[in-house]
Amino acid sequence: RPLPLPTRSTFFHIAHISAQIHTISFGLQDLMTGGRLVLPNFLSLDTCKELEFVHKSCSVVGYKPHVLSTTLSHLIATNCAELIIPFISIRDSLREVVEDHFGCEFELFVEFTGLISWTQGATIGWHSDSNQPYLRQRHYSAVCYLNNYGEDFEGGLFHFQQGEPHTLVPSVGTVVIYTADEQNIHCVDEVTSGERCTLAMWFTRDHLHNEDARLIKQLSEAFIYCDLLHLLEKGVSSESRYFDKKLQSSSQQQDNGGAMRSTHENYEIKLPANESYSKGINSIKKKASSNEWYNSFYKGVVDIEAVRCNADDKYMNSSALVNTLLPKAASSTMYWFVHDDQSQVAENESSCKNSLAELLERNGDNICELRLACLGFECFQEIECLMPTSCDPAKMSFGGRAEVPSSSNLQDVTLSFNGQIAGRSKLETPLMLQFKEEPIPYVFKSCLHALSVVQYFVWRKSIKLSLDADVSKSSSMTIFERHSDEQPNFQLGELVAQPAKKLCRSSMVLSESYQENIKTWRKIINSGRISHQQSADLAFLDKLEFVSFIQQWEDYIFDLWKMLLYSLPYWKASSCIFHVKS
Ligand SMILES: O=C(O)CCC(=O)C(=O)O
Ligand SMILES: [Fe+2]
Repeated sequence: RPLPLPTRSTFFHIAHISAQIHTISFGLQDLMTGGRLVLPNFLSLDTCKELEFVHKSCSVVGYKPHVLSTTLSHLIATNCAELIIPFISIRDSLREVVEDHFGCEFELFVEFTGLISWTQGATIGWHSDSNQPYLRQRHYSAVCYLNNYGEDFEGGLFHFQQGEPHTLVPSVGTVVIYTADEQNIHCVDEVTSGERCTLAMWFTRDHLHNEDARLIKQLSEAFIYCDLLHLLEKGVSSESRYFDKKLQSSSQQQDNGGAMRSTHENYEIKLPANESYSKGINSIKKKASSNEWYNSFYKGVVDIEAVRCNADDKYMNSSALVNTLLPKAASSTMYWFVHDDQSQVAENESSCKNSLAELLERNGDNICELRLACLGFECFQEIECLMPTSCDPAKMSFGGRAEVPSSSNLQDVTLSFNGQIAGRSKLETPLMLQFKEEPIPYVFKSCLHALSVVQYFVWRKSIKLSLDADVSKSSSMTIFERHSDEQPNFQLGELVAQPAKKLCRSSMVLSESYQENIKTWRKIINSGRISHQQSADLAFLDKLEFVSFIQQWEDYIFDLWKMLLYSLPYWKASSCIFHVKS
């Protein structure tokens, strides 16, 4: 899975082109005023789409109203550590550009990496990026634009207070780099519709604010039970059909035959456990060729996961892959997306008990469900799962029961209860999706799982359209074969013809005037030409084709996960996160 990794000479080339382009746009002779650098097409369209996929799958409510964010630390904390992989080459490249551009003889550290999106109403006045005591360590800023002004959102132009360029029109792939001090006071106009997505990074000379050190620590803790060699030693074997396909592709890739050594130019690493590690890799190769490795690897992880997870979780033991790699929810309040003119009031009130639930009923819903709804997907969950036992039943009210859709036994119930407790439950409860009144015959572990698959589908579909690539359709058969065993209904990760139990529509806030509300939300979080095209794509959604993307999503996540586990020892050894060539 090659990520674009421009060389130094490419950067100069890009800088040269960018100077030309911006001479046209701004009537400038020199782009470099005030140490600013604008690089159009720094990121490829596909890279931007991939980051957008990560953000739209995992974002939580940000640090201020109308803003959503996805930090690397959040990804690790929510069992999505593998999703930091798409960032790694970009971080390397950007750090290098910033070091080159500002002639840093010292090495810079990444202070922060995050995806940030601004929705309708978001704005920021004149400021410099180190203007608070707790931001003093920020020396350089880089903002990469992941989507387009005028297509994906309106408003949101970037201005420097003085000097040139005065105004930047965000366009997909462009990065702007500037010093974080008062030389570069800037602002962003209010976003008036749609969702403006960026990758924001800050760099520091202060090693105490090195984000890598914190992230590596967090990763090490997250993977404390996941030691590769330890798992290999366990050598658990099981039936292999599940991993046959992965195995073929991976045994081809793994033939790097030799010493474990980083090819990153700044780091010549000799791992402390170099010898035993390369022995381990050799044994991986051997085992891979006898179809054992992935099974043992997986079994190991799953066994440990099972111990770590609540033993009476009835959904735990169905599909190894699905259970191990699925997102886990952060605190439920981080998903409540409130949006109207009263959001400030909402913020103040949300500290009071119960008022949060009331506010949500008026103004918001969980961002995962909103995103699904805006793409035409509705969530259905078992009603018992939506009723937290710890919650006082007197505080819950159920009403507004509507007709049962004739094509299935999904039931339409309007739910209204304490947002906080129920919210968490909702985010961790298995669900089925319905698209245009058609139930999709698959049980997702949670809203976050469903959202990630749907966003993956949206991402890959748009690639397919733009490149006209032939995405294999055969995997829908594979997935049927894979789950052909006799399994009880409503098992996580299973394809089900008909759910055994009645499921309820779980959109609690939007049910009253569902379609009207969705229209408004679409304008807020998803508008413009691309999403129009996306809705058109989704309108042609064939549910079997969609199901085939579930397998592709698993393969994608699994590949990233392998890369993460492969890279982590290098990162630990060097205290630095960088792209490890395998
Ligand atoms: O998104 C942008 O264009 C800049 C955002 C910004 O100024 C900031 O987050 O400090
Ligand atoms: Fe800023």
